[in-house]
Amino acid sequence: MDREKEKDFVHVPVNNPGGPSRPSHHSGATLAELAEVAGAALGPALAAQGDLRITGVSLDSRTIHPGDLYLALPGSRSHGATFANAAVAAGALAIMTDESGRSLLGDSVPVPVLALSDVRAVAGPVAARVYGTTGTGDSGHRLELFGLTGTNGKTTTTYFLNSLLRALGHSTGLIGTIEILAGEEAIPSKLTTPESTDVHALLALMAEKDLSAASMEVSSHALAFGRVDGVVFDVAGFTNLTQDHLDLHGGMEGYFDTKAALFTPAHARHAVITVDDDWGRRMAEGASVPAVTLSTDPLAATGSAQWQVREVQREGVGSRFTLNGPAGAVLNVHTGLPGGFNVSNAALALLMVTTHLLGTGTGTGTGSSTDSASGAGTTSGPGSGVGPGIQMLTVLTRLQEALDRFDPFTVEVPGRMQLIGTAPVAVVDFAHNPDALARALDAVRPSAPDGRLIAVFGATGERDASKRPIMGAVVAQGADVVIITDDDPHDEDPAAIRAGVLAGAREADRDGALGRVIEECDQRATAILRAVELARAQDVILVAGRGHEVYQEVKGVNIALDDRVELRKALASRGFPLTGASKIESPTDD
Ligand SMILES: CC(=O)N[C@H]1[C@@H](OP(=O)(O)OP(=O)(O)OC[C@H]2O[C@@H](n3ccc(=O)[nH]c3=O)[C@H](O)[C@@H]2O)O[C@H](CO)[C@@H](O)[C@@H]1O[C@H](C)C(=O)N[C@@H](C)C(=O)N[C@H](CCC(=O)O)C(=O)O
Ligand SMILES: Nc1ncnc2c1ncn2[C@@H]1O[C@H](COP(=O)(O)OP(=O)(O)OP(=O)(O)O)[C@@H](O)[C@H]1O
Repeated sequence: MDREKEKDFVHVPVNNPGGPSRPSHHSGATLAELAEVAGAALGPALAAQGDLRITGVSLDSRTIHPGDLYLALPGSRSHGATFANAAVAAGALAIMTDESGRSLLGDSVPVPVLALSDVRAVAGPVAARVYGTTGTGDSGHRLELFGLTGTNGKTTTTYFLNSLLRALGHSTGLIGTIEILAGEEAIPSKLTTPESTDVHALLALMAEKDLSAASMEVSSHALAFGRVDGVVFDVAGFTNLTQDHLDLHGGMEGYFDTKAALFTPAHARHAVITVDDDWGRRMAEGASVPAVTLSTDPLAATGSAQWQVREVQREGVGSRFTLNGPAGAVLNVHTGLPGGFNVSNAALALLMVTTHLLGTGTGTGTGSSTDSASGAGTTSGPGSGVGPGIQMLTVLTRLQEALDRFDPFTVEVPGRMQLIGTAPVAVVDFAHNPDALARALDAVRPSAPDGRLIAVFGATGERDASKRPIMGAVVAQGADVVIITDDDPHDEDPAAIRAGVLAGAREADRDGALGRVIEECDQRATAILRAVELARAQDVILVAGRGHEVYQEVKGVNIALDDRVELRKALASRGFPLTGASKIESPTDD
């Protein structure tokens, strides 16, 4: 790196802690009430403290607020009890922990300590009680809740849901990988699904802000670690299941079983399940809540799905299609985002809202559900007082109007197929594994006969090294110009990572078999500039792998780097046309 460039870099510690926002007006609960929720006895020694009023809860000492309960959990690196004094210093009024935590604490803390067998198992219900999020909050206000799970597409589909709900007049919240939105307030996100203590605080904050609906990503980690305990979604959606996180789940069956927990009465009133493959079909068959099925692949055998995507046509970089349902129901849908997978994501978001509107009869009501809810061929909602066909028609008309008027699926999802330039088409995407790269390349293939596809990407350090040559080969097969650069090297030597990727690309293009231009460039910003230098108006540039990320992690230091900002700067420097930058979070200096 040259010295001139180095001074622009911002150095901040990795894993900078900080908790999400809390509601400011809620009554909390007494220690006795929380002990009851947790199934713990206060005992004679603590009986006098039963009236202690607890106004918040956290399982991280670094996010404790005065008046909180601290949940001291065992972890992979340390036991939370180790941080009890820090929690008390920050204002914790009481601690719940397990027996080993109590042993670690001894008599060292000056606040009541309750010991349970499994603190994580009660964290969700305890937080729900503290923040009043069990069904109806303190204010009697209730959010309509949509939850998304699946290997790919969660983030995009929650943004689509958020956009459609706003088009229907809702004030909305969103919880996911990129950011947390509570109405107009944007809150940084550390996890795809926050810990249950934060989830309930956020839902209470959203209710306090009078929001009427929220969409949320539910990762498999979230289900495995009880992060959505005490949360029941009005509609839970399933995108797909492909290989991922097998280190946590032990295999695909374990991964599937974990995801399946979302489609039970503990977490959902209705389900909408994409059944494009066997995993989806199994998920729908096993769901123990009313489940609506969706087929999004018009070329596959779609006969049994209740709702089906048909007539997909490419329009510009996006697509137009119809969503066809029971009793001749049809919605005409458009998404301006590239790729067949965004047709799937848009169809799922739309069907989740359709299901909710049909299931509750009004779409603004109580979230009550029946087996006759949408899509199973029956079109009436409980207590709607109108005939089946009429209710379906009313809902479809309302939805079609919102689709036509607001085009809600043409929304910028930060770092997901995000269009930065138009000629050349220049896209930033989060694809960071072989499958996603292949799909992303396919999605942005140039339409001009002489258009070339220029790809900039790299592989992450300290992660599955075997996928590096595969990623190189996939990109060499799918792109005309391959520029291999760095992703997050972490503690690994970046040159060795690039060499792994390069070997796969060169092998795929051995003796020039594919006629590719293959280049290596160590600085990512320079690699992006190089792609733009090579591009002509009819070409497409895909910068893949980092999406919305604004820091590159090198040896424990986060270095400011945003692909969208770099691409934008590079395009501007060559006089190429840009799209608006409304959703680019990092400040641009152009
Ligand atoms: C591997 C994993 O899941 N780790 C989780 C685990 O951390 P740990 O067992 O390592 O905790 P630890 O450092 O030993 O600390 C033990 C306890 O002390 C607490 N503590 C620790 C330090 C301190 O100063 N004060 C304090 O109170 C911790 O909050 C913890 O409860 O317990 C923590 C809190 O209970 C979690 O936040 C943490 O998630 C980490 C941050 C994480 O990155 N998880 C990832 C893998 C994850 O959940 N990813 C999914 C999405 C995956 C995807 O789809 O790509 C997600 O939903 O984001
Ligand atoms: N329905 C889908 N099926 C397959 N791939 C998809 C789908 N939607 C998006 N993708 C691809 O996967 C990448 C990640 O998409 P998205 O962030 O929406 O999914 P996610 O489930 O939230 O993933 P992550 O948890 O890694 O953020 C996108 O950049 C795109 O390349």
